[in-house]
Amino acid sequence: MLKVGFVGWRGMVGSVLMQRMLADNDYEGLEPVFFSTSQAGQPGPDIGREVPALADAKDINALAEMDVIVTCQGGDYTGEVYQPLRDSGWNGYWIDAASKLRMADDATIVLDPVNRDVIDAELEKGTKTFCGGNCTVSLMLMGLGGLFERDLIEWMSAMTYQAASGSGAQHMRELLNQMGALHAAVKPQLDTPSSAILDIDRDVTATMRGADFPVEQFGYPLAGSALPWIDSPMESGQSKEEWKAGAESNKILGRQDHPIPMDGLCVRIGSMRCHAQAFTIKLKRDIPTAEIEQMLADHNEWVKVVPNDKDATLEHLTAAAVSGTLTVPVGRIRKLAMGGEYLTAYTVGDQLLWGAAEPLKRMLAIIRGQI
Ligand SMILES: NC(=O)C1=CN([C@@H]2O[C@H](COP(=O)(O)OP(=O)(O)OC[C@H]3O[C@@H](n4cnc5c(N)ncnc54)[C@H](OP(=O)(O)O)[C@@H]3O)[C@@H](O)[C@H]2O)C=CC1
Ligand SMILES: N[C@@H](CC(=O)OP(=O)(O)O)C(=O)O
Repeated sequence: MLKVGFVGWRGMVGSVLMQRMLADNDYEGLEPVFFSTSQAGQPGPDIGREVPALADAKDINALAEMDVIVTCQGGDYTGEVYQPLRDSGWNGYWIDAASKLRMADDATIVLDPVNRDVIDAELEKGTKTFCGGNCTVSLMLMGLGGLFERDLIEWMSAMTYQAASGSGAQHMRELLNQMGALHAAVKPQLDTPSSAILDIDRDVTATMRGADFPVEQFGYPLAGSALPWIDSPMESGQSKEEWKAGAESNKILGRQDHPIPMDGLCVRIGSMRCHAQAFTIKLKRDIPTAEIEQMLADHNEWVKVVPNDKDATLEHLTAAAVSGTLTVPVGRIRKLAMGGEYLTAYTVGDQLLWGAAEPLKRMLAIIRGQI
């Protein structure tokens, strides 16, 4: 039976992976071993059957007994353990949520509804290292896969609206604490219908700027605001999150030798776990909008085209509508005033599902020959 080691399963991304695997009965037919960097020896998680006590996630010998390792522990862990494990002679499959190895020559970025051909070719070649892509990149490709598949995009720009979850669990808590602090600051005025909105606004702004406002995680107020920088700065002036759009997307699509220019601005907003993106797309030719909608809708079973009307958009194309689901709606599809080759569209998706856990879950299933 295939021995599969899970590292990082206690974390936010790992917990979503566990939930999805349980929901689809994925533990059936494999021998799971759960690892921890901090709780070795303690009981393993409840997956409906007996599992051994937690193994030490830094123990190279224990890791080397696995046929497959799935890790959601983060880039630091990958940096510490991956190379010594390979150097020990281990030749198993490494499936990783972190960005650390994504751009390495011997690693493939997985998003099988978009690049199953690339994954299959790499498996055939003997590639053993597979990484999930950046969440905005994966969600963008899931939404626009129908256009990429037909090589219809000359260049593209994405302006993102990214959720707090992309920064981690503590950031989600802080966002809610910030929201609570703002509400608490003006609750008496809100309870008094005759109070003046500009007085409320002044007090909200003062609270946001106050020394007591909880900003330990983000460093700045997010509730009632937006933060137009995600991840570290690059020489180019891009943030690293912005750089990933072009670098990772072209690698996923297997076209690093003839890349599609993709760039934009990445912004953190007060959403919990759904990233949204607005696209400006330069098409290679003028294609009727209805045909574009059909291509997008036909690409994969999770993308859903939302008609460009107000009610459908506000009902289906929001974080409130898709959070916790695998659906990737894409809408606001229309030609821009610049001409028939200029298209705009908007998508939103759960960044912990297709943005993180789902591609890893499916890569394990591909290795097992299940999909
Ligand atoms: N957040 C995101 O949106 C995305 C994250 N990723 C990647 O996944 C990695 C992990 O991210 P994320 O899941 O957010 O990280 P978390 O901080 O939620 O979890 C990481 C690890 O922290 C340890 N931990 C310590 N205290 C606790 C606790 N109270 N509850 C749960 N775990 C605890 C666990 O390891 P142990 O059992 O060893 O102590 C856990 O596996 C990231 O570093 C990134 O590389 C990838 C895509 C998206
Ligand atoms: N950087 C993403 C989340 C993430 O973990 O990205 P990556 O897997 O590329 O490091 C965000 O903040 O929304």
